[in-house]
Amino acid sequence: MIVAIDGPAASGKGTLARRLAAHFNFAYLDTGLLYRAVGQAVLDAGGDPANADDAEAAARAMNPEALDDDRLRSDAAGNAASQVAAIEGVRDALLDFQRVFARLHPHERDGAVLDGRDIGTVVCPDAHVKLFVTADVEERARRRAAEFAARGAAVEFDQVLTDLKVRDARDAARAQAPLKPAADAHLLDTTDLDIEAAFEQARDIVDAAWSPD
Ligand SMILES: Nc1ncnc2c1ncn2[C@@H]1O[C@H](COP(=O)(O)OP(=O)(O)O)[C@@H](O)[C@H]1O
Ligand SMILES: Nc1ccn([C@@H]2O[C@H](COP(=O)(O)OP(=O)(O)O)[C@@H](O)[C@H]2O)c(=O)n1
Repeated sequence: MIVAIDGPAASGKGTLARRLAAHFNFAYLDTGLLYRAVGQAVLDAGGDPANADDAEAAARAMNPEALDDDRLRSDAAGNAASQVAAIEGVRDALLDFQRVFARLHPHERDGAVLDGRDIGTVVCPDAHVKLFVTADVEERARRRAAEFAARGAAVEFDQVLTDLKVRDARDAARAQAPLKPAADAHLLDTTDLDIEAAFEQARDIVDAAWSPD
């Protein structure tokens, strides 16, 4: 059983994915962390995330241990991620890792849930369930600003809002695996849903398609 969850920044993908993974005994992969790790590696090397050679070299060298870096949740890493994510060679270098995870999840799990931008369209087009999670951009900025504040990071709402709009536009406009709902995705607008209400709707969608491997 593979569940794909896509959507723009701070829509609630990861929160839903982790709750669904716990409820259905799925393995979970936050694919955004892969792109954040590549972007951060380029920055650490003094490179340019928009430079294909710098980004592809970092993607090929990416290893799972790099995903534990606390810096990856920063806005800077998110911005660098969305720049390297527009480069075809980066996406190609990360594709196998995501597909192997989806298909070869640990045998004691009943499936896998992956969240990102192109899981239902490119990485796992045959996923059993596809969710496209969104919310009004102001609500998403409020959530992301609250998230940063809870971590003690000083942020201005207006800056968070601007950063989200820039990243959303870049993710949706790029030629490679643009952010868009798969034709067979269930659309879940969480603007007016709290975490529990959003989870219940997502859980019911997965329940209706449940087929343990
Ligand atoms: N339905 C919701 N209502 C309010 N806050 C939410 C909701 N879903 C997630 N959040 C909060 O918003 C922030 C971003 O959620 P997250 O799941 O990380 O989004 P994404 O993975 O889409 O970037 C987190 O602090 C999370 O707790
Ligand atoms: N499957 C994915 C996941 C992330 N990404 C890129 O990586 C960036 C960071 O992804 P993320 O999921 O960590 O971002 P948030 O939604 O958590 O803010 C996104 O803005 C995309 O540009 C992607 O292109 N494809």
